[in-house]
Amino acid sequence: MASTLYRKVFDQHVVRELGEDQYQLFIGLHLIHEATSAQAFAMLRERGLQVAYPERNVATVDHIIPTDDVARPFADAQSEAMLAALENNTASFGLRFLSAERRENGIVHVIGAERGLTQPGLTIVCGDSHTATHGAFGALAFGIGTSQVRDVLGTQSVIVNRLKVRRIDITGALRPGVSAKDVILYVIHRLGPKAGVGFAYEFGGAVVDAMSMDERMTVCNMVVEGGALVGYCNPDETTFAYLRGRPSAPEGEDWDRAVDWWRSLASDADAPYDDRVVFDGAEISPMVTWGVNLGQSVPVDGHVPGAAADAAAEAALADARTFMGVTAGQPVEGIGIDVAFLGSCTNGRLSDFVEVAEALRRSGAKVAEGVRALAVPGSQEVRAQLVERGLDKVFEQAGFEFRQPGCSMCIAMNQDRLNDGETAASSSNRNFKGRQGSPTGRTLIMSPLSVAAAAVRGAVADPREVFATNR
Ligand SMILES: CC(C)[C@H](C(=O)O)[C@@H](O)C(=O)O
Ligand code: SF4
Repeated sequence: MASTLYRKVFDQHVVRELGEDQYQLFIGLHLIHEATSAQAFAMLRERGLQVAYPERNVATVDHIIPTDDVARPFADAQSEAMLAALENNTASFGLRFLSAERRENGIVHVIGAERGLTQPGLTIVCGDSHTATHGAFGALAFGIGTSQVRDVLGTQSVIVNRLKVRRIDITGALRPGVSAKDVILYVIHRLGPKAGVGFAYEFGGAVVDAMSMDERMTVCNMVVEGGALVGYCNPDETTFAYLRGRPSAPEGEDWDRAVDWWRSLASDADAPYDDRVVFDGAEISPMVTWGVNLGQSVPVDGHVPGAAADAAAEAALADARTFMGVTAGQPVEGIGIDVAFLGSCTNGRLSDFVEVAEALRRSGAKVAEGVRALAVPGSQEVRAQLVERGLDKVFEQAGFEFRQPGCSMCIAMNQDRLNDGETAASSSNRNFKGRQGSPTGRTLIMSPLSVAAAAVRGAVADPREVFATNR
């Protein structure tokens, strides 16, 4: 019977049916970071349990790690304690820990792929909502809560409901200067930030087929901002080419067998979907959020909205405008910024920085006076490759601080934070009130190229004009 990748991978991992559409699902790979694991390890200890499948658990440090001085102990005592707890937990339970000392660390959703840990057909979980990122490879990947982290540590399985599947086709081709980030911002804008509740989003169509793995990860990363727990793309030649030769990828005959199996997992052409939507790639412009959720976005040449469908929606818009200090009808282009942040698990990958570095180098543009600009690579690997290409210098000469890897100002659990009342142009994924460290800080979410354009102008700007893009 024709089926979706979601259904095929799900069914292959069911350990037990528990009734009421609940299933115990075996987990192929559990990723761990310091922000959501300490309590789970404590609960495991309380029950006197061991980790059931240590080799299927991999940890890193990302949320709290400083991006300037990483010497231990950290200046911030709480951060130091959180990392020490993770070191202790991984050592005493015998788990692999990708440490900063060995320069193996990075944002959990960046390192999984670059090490080849993330593979098609795997069930992947992490105590982190952006685990959906790994779905770009045709894995069934989703975020879990801390008590589920405990369950996975103790049993390598977790109890879940089956999701419905919404197929989202992006047809045709993107226009020059429009990126994967703009695609997912557009999808969330069109469907709304809650439309994905109860769904897995399957992405396809010519635009997605033509995307690199980095771009597919950007798209899948943000499904959670559209309400969906899972996002994925079907594995194809792009997926296999990316994985081949990565440290944890299969080799030799195992590789050939794996590719055959991965191919078989892709959704069948006549697979049944619970819902389908089609968007024309040519309709998508560079997008900018102007408000306090990810649905509150407009094309860069658009205006802050004034009217809404009903009184409640109208009130929500008014509240967002007040918080953001903007007025109805104001063009988003020209909204002033104080900080430019390049990085995060959405857009902290090599291709994101290379694209921006090339635009900066070609144009010779510099960060505007008074703007604090941070370039924070998603991992040590991304950073090393940028340094090897000499692109760290390009960022520095343009006026960016080129930092050590981590989540950084995406969430401000380290020292990288907005000051009160500051506005950031950010390549990250969340813009709720206070997200970047100050309760009165404001976040404008956009693509890396748009962040660079804003850094250069000191205000929201169209990257196609600032960098005369003809990609
Ligand atoms: C800290 C963690 C639980 C959180 C998440 O689940 O996503 C964080 O990564 C975020 O982006 O808000
Ligand atoms: S980069 Fe941001 S969104 Fe991604 S895991 Fe870190 S805090 Fe969460």
